[in-house]
Order: sequence, then structure tokens, then C-alpha cells
Amino acid sequence: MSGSENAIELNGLTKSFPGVRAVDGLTFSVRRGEIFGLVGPDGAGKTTTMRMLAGVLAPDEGSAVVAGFDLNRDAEGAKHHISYMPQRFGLYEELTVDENIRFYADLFGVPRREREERSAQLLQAAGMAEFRSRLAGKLSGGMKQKLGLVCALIHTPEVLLLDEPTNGVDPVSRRDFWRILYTLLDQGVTILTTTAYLDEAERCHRVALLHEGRMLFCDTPANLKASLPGAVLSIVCADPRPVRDLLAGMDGISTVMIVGDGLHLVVRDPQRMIPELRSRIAAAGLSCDAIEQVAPSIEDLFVEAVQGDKADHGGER
Ligand SMILES: Nc1ncnc2c1ncn2[C@@H]1O[C@H](COP(=O)(O)OP(=O)(O)OP(=O)(O)O)[C@@H](O)[C@H]1O
Repeated sequence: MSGSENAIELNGLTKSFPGVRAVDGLTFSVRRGEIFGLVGPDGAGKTTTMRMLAGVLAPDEGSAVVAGFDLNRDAEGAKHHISYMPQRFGLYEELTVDENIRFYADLFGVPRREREERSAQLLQAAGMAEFRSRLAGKLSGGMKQKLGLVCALIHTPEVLLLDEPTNGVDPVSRRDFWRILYTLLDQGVTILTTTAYLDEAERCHRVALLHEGRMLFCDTPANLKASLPGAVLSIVCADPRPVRDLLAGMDGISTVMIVGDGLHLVVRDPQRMIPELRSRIAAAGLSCDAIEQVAPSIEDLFVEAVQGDKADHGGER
């Protein structure tokens, strides 16, 4: 790997499919030893970006350097230093856990002794040590994802690319997963992950938000939350949908979103807004339990940013 402090560098990376610019001039970098999260709504371009960085899809324009290799010149060279776990990792369902690991170890040319040691460690960390002889097809969804990670890590990559690795995974398995990721960071591995879970985005060193192939933000979770223009009000109510419809578009409110058992609003002036909201909701014959100001979450910022971007660029794509 080169002396650069960045393990991944994208410069104007662009990819179009018929009728859609899936990735539109992306420029950002991931430092060595960093865990970097890519988030964004469905179709934002996350998977396309990952596929280009993994060297399995050529960009139309722009460049990317991964582990010191310029992918436009030597994507094959980069592949020896990358592990890529796509959304559907290729497990062989009719093979056992051990046999799947052995298959990938052979593919990556991992020597036998190293393979034994590493797979024992990884299976232990994944809470799967007692499932070694189970057929992969008989594992739960979370276990399959964890086995995919074990296979992807059977050689030691410099850069790990993960595409929604914990999608549909139960909370306990997600915790195992993140524990393994942090262990890798201690070993100096650089991790770029996409995620649909914003609590996972908060665990990354830095996060970028993609929308329609473009990057809207890139910063630490703390800086992102601090940058929200306005304050967040939480409204607890039994039936949030009619309340949302009533408040959407009201003066002084930029975003209304349903979260858990109520709504979050992004507002300019929270103290003035609280009594106004109470009377507006009561006058419409609706009810709510509590309205209070809360600390902004990454989700608040992202929903606000995506809605703002839609208003600015609506229908352009
Ligand atoms: N092989 C392809 N052929 C045509 N269009 C594609 C192809 N791959 C992706 N797209 C389109 O490119 C856009 C970006 O898709 P991409 O899968 O990268 O988004 P994403 O952010 O990963 O979303 P998701 O989480 O839903 O997969 C979408 O409009 C998608 O339909």
C-alpha cells in the first residue's frame, strides 16, 4: 500500500445505467484504520459505489484508489487487499459452516494452519463455534450474515467493504457483528460500510449521506447532529398519521416524520411552537400526549437533508 494516509479515495466517481445516473461525481476519502458509513434512502447509489470500489463494476468517469491501487489501472491488484461482502454473499447452502470457510480460504490462498486459527477466532467472536458442522442453508438469517463476514475475513484484508451487512439481522447478532468490526479496526483494517440502520451510522467514525447518487453530507456523527438547522420537537401520540398530515407544511416547520410512537418535527422556534401545536391539534379534533424538545438524531438530520434536496433537485434525475 502507498504512503497515503487514505485507504480509499474517490474522485468524481460516476456511473449511469439506462435512464438513471446512479452515482454522480462522488468525491470523498476514507482514512486508514477508519470505519466510514455510507447511508441514504433506497436507490441512493450505495451499492453501485461499493461495486465500483470492489473492482467489479467499471466507472464511466472519475477515479478511485483503494489500498494504493488505482482501480482504472489495476483493479485486479487491488482485489488482493480488499474483502467485499455484497448484500447477498455467496454462501453454499448445501455445504457446512466449516466447508464454506474452507472454500473461501482456498480461494484466497490462506495456508491451512492460519485458516484453522483464524476461523476458530472468528467463529468464537460470532457466537457460532458450536455450529461448525451445520449446513449453511439451515442457519438463521443473522447467522448466515455472520458466516458471510467470517468467510470474507478468512484472509486479512487491508480494506473491508460491507454492503448492508446487518440487514434483517437480530439485535444480538448485530452486536456480535459490530464487536468483530471494532476488533478489525484495532488490527488496522479500514472499513467502509453501507447501512440502513442509523444507530449503526452513529457508531462510525464518519458518515456520508447519499441521495440520488450525490453526497449531501460527510462528517462525524457529532458534527452532523450539531449542524441541524433548527430544533427537534417530539410529539407522542397514539395515532400519528392524521397529526402528521395536519402539521405538514405548517409555517415554521421544515420536516415532519413518524418515529416510533409519535412524530419528530424540525422547527425554527421550539418554545413559540409548542403551544401553537397543542391548539392546532386540539382544534382539528385530534389528540397527543406530550410535546417536548429533544436532542437531534442523525435520522432527523438525514430526513431533513433528503427532503431539502428533493425540493432543490426534484425531478432532475
Ligand atoms: N445493474 C443495474 N441496471 C440498471 N439500473 C441499476 C443497476 N444497478 C443499480 N441501478 C439503479 O441505480 C440506482 C442506484 O442503485 P443502488 O443499488 O446503487 O442504490 P442503493 O443506494 O444501494 O439502494 P438499495 O439499498 O435499494 O440497493 C437505482 O436507481 C437503481 O435502480
